[in-house]
Amino acid sequence: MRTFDYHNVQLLPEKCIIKSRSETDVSVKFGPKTFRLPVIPANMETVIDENLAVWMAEHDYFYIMHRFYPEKRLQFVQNMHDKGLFASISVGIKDTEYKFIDQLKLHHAIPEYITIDVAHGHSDYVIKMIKYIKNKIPTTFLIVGNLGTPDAVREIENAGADATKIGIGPGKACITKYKTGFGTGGWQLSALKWCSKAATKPMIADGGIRNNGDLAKSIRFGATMMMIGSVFAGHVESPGKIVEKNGKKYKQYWGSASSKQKGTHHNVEGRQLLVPFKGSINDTLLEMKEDLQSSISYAGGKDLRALRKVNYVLLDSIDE
Ligand SMILES: NC(=O)C1=CN([C@@H]2O[C@H](COP(=O)(O)OP(=O)(O)OC[C@H]3O[C@@H](n4cnc5c(N)ncnc54)[C@H](OP(=O)(O)O)[C@@H]3O)[C@@H](O)[C@H]2O)C=CC1
Ligand SMILES: Nc1nc2c(ncn2[C@@H]2O[C@H](COP(=O)(O)O)[C@@H](O)[C@H]2O)c(=O)[nH]1
Repeated sequence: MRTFDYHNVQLLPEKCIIKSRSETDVSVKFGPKTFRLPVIPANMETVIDENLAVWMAEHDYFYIMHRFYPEKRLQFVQNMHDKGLFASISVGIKDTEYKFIDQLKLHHAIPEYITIDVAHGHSDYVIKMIKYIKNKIPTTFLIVGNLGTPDAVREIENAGADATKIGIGPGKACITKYKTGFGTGGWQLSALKWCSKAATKPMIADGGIRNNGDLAKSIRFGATMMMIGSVFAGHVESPGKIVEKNGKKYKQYWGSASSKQKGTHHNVEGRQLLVPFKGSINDTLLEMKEDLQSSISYAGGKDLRALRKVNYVLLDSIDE
């Protein structure tokens, strides 16, 4: 299979049919709601917290809260609902998580969205959790990841997932490919294309997005939404303090499977790094919107669907 990634694909323009980019619509329907942009801050401790989740929901952006303070999740769902906002949380697959699903049901705190978030989502134990959630709280829109093959997408969709999340190892804080030899790191975009052959439900492209143009490329190869970690980390609203180094400002960004997150040196597949401090996330979202509007214009359409059909070229070598 010829593989490629974000850096060696270029989309080809079609005739423009709009007078202004402001005419284009970058909104996306995902599950029960429609959102202003097809992007999601990664469900990582250095990317999203309760305050940012509230801000995102209030401004009609999608978010997925991380699962690293499991005891706070029930209260989080209740707080969001008390504010009239949607709740979107993550769960794992350990035995205690079944009790947590029972708790949600018992308290009538049914999140609009749940994401099963494990490194290797193509697993009997993930399928068991999908069936449990779908049986107990069937109205929740269930996202399942992470996957990297069409077989996985087919089996996880058939088990009951409403959407899948694609990407094993392409993330900036990821060391999975070095530690295990497995994954989609280095060919994430073509893995997405490959998975799209099996997908009948929405896919989230997760990991490896570095530039706003990568959003259009992800949609071209089958994604409905894009999950973004390092690019969304480092903002005023991002969790964590500003760190100064050699006169420059940064914030910390660490992998969810890093020793920092896990508190142990066992089964580490992530690292910790500093990302430049970037100002307000609102400005980044606005720039993403404008760039995506330009992408739609180049695609010769008026909304995100236009990006699905454009031609593309694969570059042999790139000058960067
Ligand atoms: N997108 C990606 O490429 C990756 C993402 N991550 C992120 O790191 C976080 C922690 O993930 P994860 O380690 O799955 O979480 P957990 O340890 O909470 O859950 C994984 C469960 O599956 C078992 N397991 C079996 N095989 C594997 C495997 N190959 N990798 C991991 N677990 C396995 C684990 O048991 P045991 O520990 O005893 O083996 C554990 O019970 C998540 O947020 C995840 O999204 C992590 C790595 C890659
Ligand atoms: N292999 C690992 N992947 C991880 C880890 N922590 C998070 N992630 C994945 O990365 C993306 C974000 O990628 P980015 O390129 O946008 O920064 C995130 O959504 C996870 O899927 C980890 O420790 N190891």
